[in-house]
Amino acid sequence: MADKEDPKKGKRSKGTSKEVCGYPLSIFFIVVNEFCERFSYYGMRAVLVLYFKYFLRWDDDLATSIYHTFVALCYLTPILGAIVADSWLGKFKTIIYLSIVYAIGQVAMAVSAIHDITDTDRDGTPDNMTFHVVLSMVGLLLIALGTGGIKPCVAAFGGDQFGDHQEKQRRTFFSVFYLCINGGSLLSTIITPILRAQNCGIYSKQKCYSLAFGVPAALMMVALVVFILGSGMYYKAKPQGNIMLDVCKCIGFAIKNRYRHRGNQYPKRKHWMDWAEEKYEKLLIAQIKMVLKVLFLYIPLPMFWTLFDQKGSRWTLQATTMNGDFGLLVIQPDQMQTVNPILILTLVPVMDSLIYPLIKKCGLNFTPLKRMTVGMILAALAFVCAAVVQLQIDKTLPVFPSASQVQLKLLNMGNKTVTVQLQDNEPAILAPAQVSDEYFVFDTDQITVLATAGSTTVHRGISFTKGKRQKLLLPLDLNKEWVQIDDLNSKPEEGNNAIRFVNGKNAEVNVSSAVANFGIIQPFHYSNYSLIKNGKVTFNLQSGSESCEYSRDFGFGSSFTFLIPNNLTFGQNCQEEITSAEDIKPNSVHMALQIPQYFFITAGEVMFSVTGLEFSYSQAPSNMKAVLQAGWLFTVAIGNFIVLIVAELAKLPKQWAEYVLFASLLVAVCIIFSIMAYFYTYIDPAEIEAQFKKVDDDDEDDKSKQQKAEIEMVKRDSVSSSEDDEKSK
Ligand SMILES: CC(C)C[C@H](NC(=O)[C@@H](N)Cc1ccccc1)C(=O)O
Repeated sequence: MADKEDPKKGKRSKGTSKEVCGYPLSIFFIVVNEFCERFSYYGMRAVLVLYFKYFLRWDDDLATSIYHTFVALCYLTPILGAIVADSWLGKFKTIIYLSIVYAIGQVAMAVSAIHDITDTDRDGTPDNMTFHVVLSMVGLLLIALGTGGIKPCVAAFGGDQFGDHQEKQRRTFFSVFYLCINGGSLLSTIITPILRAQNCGIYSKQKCYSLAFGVPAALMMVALVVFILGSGMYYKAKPQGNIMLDVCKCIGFAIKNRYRHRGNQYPKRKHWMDWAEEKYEKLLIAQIKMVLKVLFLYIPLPMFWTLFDQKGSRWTLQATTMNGDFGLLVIQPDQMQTVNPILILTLVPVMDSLIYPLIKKCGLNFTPLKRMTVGMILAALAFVCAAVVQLQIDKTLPVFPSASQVQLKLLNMGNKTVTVQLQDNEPAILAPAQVSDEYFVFDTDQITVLATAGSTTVHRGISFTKGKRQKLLLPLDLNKEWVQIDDLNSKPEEGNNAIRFVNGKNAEVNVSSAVANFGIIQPFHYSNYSLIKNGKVTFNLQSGSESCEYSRDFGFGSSFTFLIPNNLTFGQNCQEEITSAEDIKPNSVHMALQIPQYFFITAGEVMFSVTGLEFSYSQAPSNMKAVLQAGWLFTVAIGNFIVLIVAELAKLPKQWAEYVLFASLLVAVCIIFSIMAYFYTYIDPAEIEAQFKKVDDDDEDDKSKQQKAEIEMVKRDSVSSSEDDEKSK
């Protein structure tokens, strides 16, 4: 049976009787639970911004803000979880109850993403968006409470399973624990974007966000079941009382007492916490001093997380404007986040077994605080890389018309060359079935057009819509109707290509393909846009009994108008005869260019986060390790709030400028941190605690000696008095 002594006494030689290779068997359940839970959390998080943008139809800024508010909440709730576990339910029950809350939240997210629920007119879009927004917000709140609440409990619960003689195994457990976090998140960030990209639905097929949230919900249930399965094997320490409350009370008393004794007549004390000596034990005061020293050092840290957590928001949105074709496989924008756990799984062992020992061999003292400083610099560098990539992307993005402008392209549907003069511009010459290469830009919506084809000249004043890109279709006979059509005013979403056909023939043409159907297009008319994924597509054109094929390779995020010319001869294929107008160029900046920024941010994470966790643990007094873990996670929460504040306040028109701003802020904070770190002296909490315990023991010894002496005296007195009595008798 497990050796279940009270942990307050600190004398537990073993966590459980069943051991495998020196490790308690119960650890297996905890590690698998963490793997599944992180799969659930990161899987859901990976598609969250895209769900906000494409399902709930929020703009980039709102999507980013709600994303970071959610992440911040996830790191605020650990304090709540730690209080509940320590003072009331204990870690085991807290993990069980909050995991149930967590799983309900994940199910709510999955249900909120089923578009069919409110799609009464069955057109593929939800009709009651409020239902989806409210349900997903409730889901996110439950998830934040669940994931954050159990976070400080699971790791500490794992640590509790080890006895005092298993120090080495406990350390290995924490490394395996971090690798499990990244193993679970790696798998989920690969899988959920694939699930999201599928089409599903009852009435209409739409992107399958419900499945992308449903699988994480299932994994959370698996995590809960696995955790319960290990129940009989765990060492379950009883709640130790709320140490956070004791700390707050002690600090409060010290402040009050200091204020009461503010006059000159009262001698100064070495530290303001010493003003609590009248009421609290010296050991507790010393422990609080250690914690406060570390918490003070934490002040600049949130800025690191501000940059770190933008991987899931801004960087994912950046990837949507890039080319994800890696030859053998095509990467979805949200799948780029997998680079982080892949690099973690390789960098942690490389750093631990190669880089750090090498630095040590060179005689350099690479202290934890120095590592964290370097981690910050690396994160800033990552954002400089992101800014450079953004500049490249911006160069390739189309310039859409401002609210007061009109952009116009000409398309000649006829079989004669047409000369067109728009306003005072140079005349444009369009061969038969030709489209003008670039858009003409006008600051007016009333445009005079003078068109000549052969002996026919037509002069018209045409009214266009401001703020839009449009096309003017010039017919075979210029005296007939000139068709105006709207082009796309933004890049097609999610890396799709927007395709449409214009029929310049005198007869109806039916255009179809395996991936999209354009239907029958009337003579001198046009089809609607269809969204097509990247890759090769073959279109089938049919007019009466004649047909031909036209194939085309598409990249990401382009828009094309294909013109079926008036004189098209339907042969086996009409490859050479179809005219294409590239209205929006495909994304040309490759997603691989994001790898350097991922490399720097992950190297930064290893130096900053892994070291920081270790530092927080090693510098915390024995009974406040959980307090400092919650404090550490609190810096992540603040970091996410800073993203909201800076992005809101700065409101920079250019994304690259925002990246540079964040990089500069981190460098500034890093300088402050390195100064603070310079003055920090490392401590060994156990040694300090031992000193206080020794003083107490000595005091105890003195007390017991005195008591013994008093007893002796009493004994002697009673002996002498009885002797006297005897004598008197
Ligand atoms: C650093 C976190 C506060 C702690 C840790 N996160 C990680 O280890 C990340 N590298 C995981 C990850 C995976 C995929 C995309 C982004 C981040 C944790 O979650 O406990």
